[in-house]
Amino acid sequence: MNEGPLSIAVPKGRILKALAPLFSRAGLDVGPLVADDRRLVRDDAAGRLRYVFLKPDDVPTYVEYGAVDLGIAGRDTLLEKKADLYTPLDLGIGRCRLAVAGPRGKRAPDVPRVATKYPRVTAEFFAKKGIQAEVIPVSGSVELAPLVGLSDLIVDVVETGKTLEENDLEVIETVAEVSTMLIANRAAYKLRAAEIRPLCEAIGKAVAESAPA
Ligand SMILES: Nc1ncnc2c1ncn2[C@@H]1O[C@H](COP(=O)(O)OP(=O)(O)OP(=O)(O)O)[C@@H](O)[C@H]1O
Ligand SMILES: O=P(O)(O)OC[C@H]1O[C@H](OP(=O)(O)OP(=O)(O)O)[C@H](O)[C@@H]1O
Repeated sequence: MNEGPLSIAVPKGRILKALAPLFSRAGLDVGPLVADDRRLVRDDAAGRLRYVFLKPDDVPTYVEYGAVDLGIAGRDTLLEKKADLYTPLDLGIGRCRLAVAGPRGKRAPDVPRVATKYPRVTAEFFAKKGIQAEVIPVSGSVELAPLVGLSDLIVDVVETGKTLEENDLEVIETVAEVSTMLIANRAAYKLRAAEIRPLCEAIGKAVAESAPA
């Protein structure tokens, strides 16, 4: 872990699109990040930074185990995975919230069935409220569950609210505010501090510059 380029796990998909301009403003070589090919491991031209491409949900696992030094993950994923990590920087991208939602104008039963990609967060949220919910794990298109009677409620990510709106659902309660975080393996954060600190500073500056006044 302490030799070769510093590695960073980046999620494929929507976050990558917002990440590349941010990293570019931080002075990083984003050529390998935006290259349209199928390689899962890509080094920058200087051989200092190694991008590793993963599914968003797997990023905390690779970083916690030290297979990769740093990573990019949503607060939602971090809450669900509960990995033992450092979270040195909020990148201010991928802003959305985790929310409980249900069919517009319809009251949920006292013991609701709740479909979600976030079973742990959901179970904890309802338990804290003293509600005995039945959590039903699903892996996508969560908004479908109440439409076809799989569940009474859902817990999912809401950004514009368009997906809920178009499926006759409404937000009932916010569970957590979400944005994308830079995460670090605990050992790497100490052992490679000389490389990680200046990188965090450069990215932190780019984040501050892009924050709304
Ligand atoms: N609508 C959204 N707006 C802003 N951020 C979002 C939104 N949906 C998800 N996110 C954030 O992006 C992260 C990755 O989203 P998601 O798991 O949906 O991946 P994806 O980009 O759709 O790729 P895939 O589902 O194909 O793996 C989430 O963990 C969350 O932090
Ligand atoms: O409030 P909105 O702006 O409509 O965004 C919220 C939607 O975005 C995500 O879905 P995504 O498109 O990633 O599909 P998925 O269900 O496969 O994750 C999320 O799961 C919601 O469905």
